[in-house]
Amino acid sequence: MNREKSEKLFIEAEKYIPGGVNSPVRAFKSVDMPPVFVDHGKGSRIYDVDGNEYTDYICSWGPLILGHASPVYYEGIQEALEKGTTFGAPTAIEVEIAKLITEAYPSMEMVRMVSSGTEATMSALRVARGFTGRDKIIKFEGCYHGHSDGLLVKSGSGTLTFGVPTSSGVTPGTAKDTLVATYNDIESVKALFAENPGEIAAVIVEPVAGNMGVVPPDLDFMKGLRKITESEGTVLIFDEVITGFRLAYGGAQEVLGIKPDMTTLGKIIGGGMPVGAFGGRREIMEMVAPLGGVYQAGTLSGNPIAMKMGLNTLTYLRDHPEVYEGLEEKAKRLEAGFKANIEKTGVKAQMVRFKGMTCLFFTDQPIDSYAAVMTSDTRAYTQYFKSMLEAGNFLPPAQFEAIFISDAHTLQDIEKTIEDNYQALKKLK
Ligand SMILES: Cc1ncc(COP(=O)(O)O)c(C=O)c1O
Ligand SMILES: N[C@H](C=O)CCC(=O)O
Repeated sequence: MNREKSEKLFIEAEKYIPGGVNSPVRAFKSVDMPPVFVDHGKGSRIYDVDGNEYTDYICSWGPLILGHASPVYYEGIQEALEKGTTFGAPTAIEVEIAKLITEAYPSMEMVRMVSSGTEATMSALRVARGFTGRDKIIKFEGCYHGHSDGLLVKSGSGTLTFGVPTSSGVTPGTAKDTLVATYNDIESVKALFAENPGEIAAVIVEPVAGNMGVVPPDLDFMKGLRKITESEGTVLIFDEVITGFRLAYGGAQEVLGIKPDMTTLGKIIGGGMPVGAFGGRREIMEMVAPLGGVYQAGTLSGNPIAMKMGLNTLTYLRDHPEVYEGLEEKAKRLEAGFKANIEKTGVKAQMVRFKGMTCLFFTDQPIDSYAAVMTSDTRAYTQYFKSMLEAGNFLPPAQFEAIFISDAHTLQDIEKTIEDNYQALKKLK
């Protein structure tokens, strides 16, 4: 494929923007090539500035559950724009979306809207600390919860890809309050509680890890987290920024049957606009200003245009449960096809799937932990990624990210990708 215009744009972008991108995962640095500059998208496809067409398996890193430019997102947007884009005062649609989210997530008795997943997790932790009067938190190695200081410790996503799991610029004073446990290992959590008695405000976890590739949770581990946090008076936070409204309408907590004290959401709830949310038990959320002493604010929080696009998306998902059946069916087909190809070609790889979330790892270690994920052959991923891109598949440009499928992907899209996967794996041999 000719990507001359993308290449030229990248050279120009690098002059003005660090690394030429506004979020590190967008740079194709880890796959050793300049990034593709996108012109537009429609349905399951994106089109780059050189006119190349790709089936998109990034879907903006999760938000676009209905695909690109779905008319569902835009319903009533023209009228909303004509009314005005922001007021810094409450609007009716904020009440509507709050009601809908609290109905979908019974654990969220109250919810506050913010503008990103990062804000949601950062704010949830502050509330948990205010509620418990404790300082320390536990997170899991390889889980990513956005880029607030205290959460950029042994983190996932781009921080793993670029080898900076603990970011520079995070002070030792901040990092010392972030204790790091091992995903799917309840003993590592118990040990931290034992070493820090009465000091842990919150445990924050991706209920299905999606930022070190996809690592499905062990149900006993998740139940163990619920049990220990309950007995220790610690706030259990499910970071459902990826999984919320994706695994099921009620997110991972519905699928796993576990009720956290607090939940963070993002991505899908904005219908493609910058939106996040945090919420939880009423007594915890009543700590938030102006009711309580935990300050949290935002000039553009609850922005009416973003709320409208989010509400359009969530209402559609509520009224069309078949979307989730379709996502799982396509993910299952992708899993079966990739697995057959791995067997046929003998490449050291494996396909992992949890509901509609999937990831192809270049390792034969069973994927149940961060340690297993880290045995992946990232050089093989790079070669694979390039072959897939040339064949018209837009995959995450890093091994440690999930593949996202949308309602707009067809089974034909999936079949073509399976055939391309076969050819790409064959070339690795
Ligand atoms: C689980 C999880 N939490 C939080 C975030 C942060 O969200 P945002 O990028 O919108 O700040 C992300 C993704 O970036 C995420 O995957
Ligand atoms: N893996 C990240 C979130 O889920 C990717 C988004 C980003 O950092 O730009």
